[in-house]
Amino acid sequence: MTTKTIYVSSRKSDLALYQTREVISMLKKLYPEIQFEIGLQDTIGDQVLDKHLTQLGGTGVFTKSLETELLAHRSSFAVHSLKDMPTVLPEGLVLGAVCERESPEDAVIFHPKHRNNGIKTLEALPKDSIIGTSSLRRESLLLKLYPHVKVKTIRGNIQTRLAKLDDHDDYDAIVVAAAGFRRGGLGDRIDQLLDPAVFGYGVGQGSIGVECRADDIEILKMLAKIEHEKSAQCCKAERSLLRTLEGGCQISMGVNTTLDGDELTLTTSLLSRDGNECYTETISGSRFDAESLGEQLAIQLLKNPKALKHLGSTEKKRALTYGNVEAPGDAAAAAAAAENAKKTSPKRTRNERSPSPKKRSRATK
Ligand SMILES: NCc1[nH]cc(CCC(=O)O)c1CC(=O)O
Repeated sequence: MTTKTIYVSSRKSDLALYQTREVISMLKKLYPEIQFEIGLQDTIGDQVLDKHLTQLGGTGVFTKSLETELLAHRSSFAVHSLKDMPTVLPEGLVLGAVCERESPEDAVIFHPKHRNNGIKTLEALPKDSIIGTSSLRRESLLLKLYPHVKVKTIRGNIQTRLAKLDDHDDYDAIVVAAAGFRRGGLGDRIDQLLDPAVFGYGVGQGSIGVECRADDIEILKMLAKIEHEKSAQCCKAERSLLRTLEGGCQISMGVNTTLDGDELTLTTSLLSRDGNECYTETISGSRFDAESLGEQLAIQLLKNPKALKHLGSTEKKRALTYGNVEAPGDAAAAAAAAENAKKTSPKRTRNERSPSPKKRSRATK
């Protein structure tokens, strides 16, 4: 009897491999007769480390080369950090499963000199301390909540970032995803967890996403069995919010999704890069309507000139579809214009709801 082998695509980092092995071990329990073979891929996000993530083109920098394998039928599924997956996937590919979410919040790791000095919180760091991060969201939130610190770009996988912190005097602390550190076997280095009610996390952060071909019924059936329903619903709401905004890693947005029984509450904050301005909006409803909740929240934001101010040019163009005006800084004038537009009931030249037909693919860093 020949054993069936399923080929799986993964990035090479310790975290990526850990996540890929997690997915495989869940499947092995259900399908002990199947062999799984991992094929490792480098991505642009792994190769180019001297640029800020926003300069890498932004879309699918950690996923594209794995998707090429899927589309060429060289592998059957690819395992990603859900946070790295664009909200619109390439034609022919789908999100086959979202696995159980572990600690979606961000974590702080202090330089050993501070840790040895008993520093346990960002508040306690001396003025002008330098915090390493490569996400716009973390940058804005740090500057808003901890105005005494400075932010400096740091890139690389978690081991690289930790080495950059420990071995030099360039950073006083780094802010990272708690899940990434824990899964990468570095959980004991976490010094502080940031409360997601204040420090919103990235869309999909802490969940593993498994991508496969849309027509691969056999794989889709297998993956459905390892999906974690509640985690998937929370992430669905967040991804639908980001998709409707057409936002990517170029906007500074944090989310916090909670469940109380079947009631899902999604909160999002949009910030200016310097953290001086922050706009927060919340929506609640049934977790079974997750997709629509995310979309409704996005529409609320797109209709609101105060929120719109913090969105990028693509999102602003999108806002026009919702009767909002382009608001280059002057919220009051924009609000007045929007009010006026409502009264005069503008003729719509574009379809109100459906996204523009151009191919969209936005990364969700
Ligand atoms: N873009 C990098 C990235 N993608 C996923 C994770 C961590 C794991 C996760 O968020 O699920 C990280 C590192 C980080 O944000 O610190």
